[in-house]
Amino acid sequence: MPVNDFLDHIVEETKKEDTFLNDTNVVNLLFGLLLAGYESTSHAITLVTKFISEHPNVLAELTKEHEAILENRGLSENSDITWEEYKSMTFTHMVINETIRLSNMVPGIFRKVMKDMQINGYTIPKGWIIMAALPVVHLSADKYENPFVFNPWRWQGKELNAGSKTFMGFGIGVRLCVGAEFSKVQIAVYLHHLVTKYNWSVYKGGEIIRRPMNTFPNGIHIKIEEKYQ
Ligand code: HEM
Repeated sequence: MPVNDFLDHIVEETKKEDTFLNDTNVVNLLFGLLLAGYESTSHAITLVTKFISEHPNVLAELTKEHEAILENRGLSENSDITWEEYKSMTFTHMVINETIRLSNMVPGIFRKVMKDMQINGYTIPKGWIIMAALPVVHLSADKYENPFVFNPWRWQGKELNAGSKTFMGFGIGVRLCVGAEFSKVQIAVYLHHLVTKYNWSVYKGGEIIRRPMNTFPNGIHIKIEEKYQ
């Protein structure tokens, strides 16, 4: 049987002697592929589309940033985006962070308590698993002015690529999301093509339900046409 995709590789791997891939690990890997690897980025792309459709000033600023990239390229407009161009997309990264902050697509992260801890008069015993509820931080008026407003400019001059005590959308510390940069590249490339090549508008859907991840019960429907036909 030819080995083509991820599942084929896993099946082949399970047949080997002394493989680490027992049934539990296979299920975990497939769960990771579908949820962490696919659902996350596709949800982020849907969310960012919704937010920028509702904020024409953000869309205008994004379009400015990406059209400047095309103008400065000096190559064919159709050549691929370079790593340097990707890294220069400061406003785009601000939009991505703001999307992750406001949507709280990952509502919590888990940690094991390594030693007894005292917090606000409570003892959290060693060995317990705790969940840090990220919206409590990301939507706190103490940490973010008008926290429920989608405002990418709030990220101006701030760290955009690492977790911090006030932003844990991709986690924090040694367990920081391994796919963070990968998903940001995908979102940035999507936005680049969306704003430079197409006129588009949302005409249906966009409502969000949390259970506990964000879902779009009615999808989000956009009308789209090429800008320069
Ligand atoms: C917008 C997209 C994404 C968001 C918001 C996101 C968010 C997160 C968060 C909050 C964590 C927990 C980190 C922690 O406990 O400190 C995490 C972990 C993880 N993510 Fe993502 N993620 C995204 C995309 C991806 C993608 C595309 C992949 C794979 C290609 C991925 C793979 C993982 C893995 C394997 C972990 C576990 C890391 C570990 O425990 O060491 N994620 N992610």
